Parts: sequence; C-alpha cells; structure tokens
Amino acid sequence: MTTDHRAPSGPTAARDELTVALPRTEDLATVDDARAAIDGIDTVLAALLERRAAVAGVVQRLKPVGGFAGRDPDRERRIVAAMSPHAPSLDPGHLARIMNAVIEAGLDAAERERAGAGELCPSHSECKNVQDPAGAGG
Ligand SMILES: C=C(O[C@@H]1C=C(C(=O)O)C=C[C@H]1O)C(=O)O
Repeated sequence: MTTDHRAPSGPTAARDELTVALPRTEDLATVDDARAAIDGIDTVLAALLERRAAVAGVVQRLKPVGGFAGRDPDRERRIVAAMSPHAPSLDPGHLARIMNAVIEAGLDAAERERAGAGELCPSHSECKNVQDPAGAGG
C-alpha cells in the first residue's frame, strides 16, 4: 500500500476499479499535507458518488415506479443504519441528511437522464428538469 496523499494523482481509478490509500491523520503535519489528503479523498468520493448515482439509476429503471415518485423511505433508513457503524464520529442524524442529499442527487440525475431520453418524468412536481415545450426557457 502506498502512502501518496497527493491529489488527484494519489487515488487511481481504473475503468471499474478504484484503489486508494487512506491517509492516516498521524502522518499529516501541516495544513498543506492535510488539504492534499482531503483533495485525494474528495476525488475518490466524487468517483463513488458518480458510480452510486449510475447504479441507483439502474434501480429507477427496474422499479415499477422510479424516480422521486418511487422513493422508499424504509430502504433509505436501512441504508443509513448500515452505514452509521462505519462512520462512528458522525452523528447519525447528520449522516442521514448527507445520505438524503446523495440519494436526491442520484434521483435527480436519473430523472434528467430520463427526460433527456424523451420519457415523461413520473412526478412533474418533483422533477427538476421539466422541459419547456415552447423552448422559451426560463
Ligand atoms: C435506489 C432506489 O431508489 C431510491 C433511491 C435510493 C438510493 O439512492 O439508495 C434508495 C431508495 C429509494 O428512495 C431503491 O429503491 O433501492
């Protein structure tokens, strides 16, 4: 395992594989060190968020009702409960808000992709990308 915390060259992203050396706080002596470690983590986080959204988009296409209209609060609560032990320093309520934002970002991406593909959004009240048929914008 390497200890290279530089970003974005620290973590390496192969097509379907992500390898990252997790920085150890005891190795970080300066603000620049710590910020470089944060930048490396954020690069990985972005790649994970991108892939999570794509995978969640598959679920939206497979469920009888996808998108915001098909939200499943029980499933979302179970996701947060399963994650919480892996993030013990984060307050569970705060983690829930983070995951709510992550889930909504994925649903938004799925609905925009759907709208771009010419499909009607299942819930226009929630859809962030209702196309203006007159092309007037706004
Ligand atoms: C992906 C699903 O659809 C929605 C999105 C979820 C997610 O991004 O993890 C979880 C539950 C649903 O609100 C699902 O039902 O599993």
